[in-house]
Amino acid sequence: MSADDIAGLAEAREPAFSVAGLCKVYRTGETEVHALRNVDLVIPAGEILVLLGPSGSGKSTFLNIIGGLDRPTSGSLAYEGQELSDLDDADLTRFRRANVGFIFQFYNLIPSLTAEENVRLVTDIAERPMDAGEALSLVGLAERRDHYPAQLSGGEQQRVAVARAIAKQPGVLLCDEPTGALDSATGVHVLQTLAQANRELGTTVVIITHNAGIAAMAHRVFHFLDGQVARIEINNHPVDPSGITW
Ligand SMILES: Nc1ncnc2c1ncn2[C@@H]1O[C@H](COP(=O)(O)OP(=O)(O)OP(=O)(O)O)[C@@H](O)[C@H]1O
Repeated sequence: MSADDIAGLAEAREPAFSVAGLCKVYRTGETEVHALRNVDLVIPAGEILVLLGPSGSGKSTFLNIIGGLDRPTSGSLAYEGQELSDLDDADLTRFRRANVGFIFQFYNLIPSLTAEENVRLVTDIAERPMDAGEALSLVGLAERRDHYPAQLSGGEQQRVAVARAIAKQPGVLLCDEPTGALDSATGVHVLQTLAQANRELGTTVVIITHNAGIAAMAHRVFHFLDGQVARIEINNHPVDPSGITW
């Protein structure tokens, strides 16, 4: 298949998210911060997207809004054609629970629960979860299921967090600096679990990072600047994370 064919296929994918005129203004007393200024973009389902940009350019604000953790000040935002800005808080929570897995820089595991129990926290309330053990196998941690977070390395803890996020089989995984606290070799292992979820489960994966090298694994790269998407790159040949270093 030629690069043009692959690019054509990518264009033909259904949108996971469609965003138009998205603005976010934070107001603190007299001060206003325009964190997002009229962002228009489409996130195609089934792709890996990387968001790059300087500190304060609006990446986390954007991720939190598409994940239903925060609301835009104005503009429209749809997930699989359903407008999210119309939803009340209870429906937004339902949207998030059913469709979104989050992974943050610091793994947010419960210290008093084992790896498997941490994953079960999600599978016990999800609509169509995979087995917690299966999720841990997918991230290569089946043998460590009975270990507590303190008995695991940083990279292993982050892989438990990935297992927890994918166990409910969400349509999208939203990852804010998932390798920010990890060295390169350990981070690559975490990125491989994200690429695997994309490949084997068809999950749309959005990754915020300060490591420009990670963009090589993405189908599309959004460059944020001053609350806007300044540039979009389409990558017809995403690499396996094993080929990335930083
Ligand atoms: N809760 C908040 N209240 C006020 N201002 C905020 C709030 N959250 C973010 N901001 C401001 O909005 C702007 C965008 O922040 P955001 O965290 O989205 O940027 P970012 O690109 O993710 O940055 P970083 O790479 O440092 O995480 C910044 O100027 C930030 O200070």
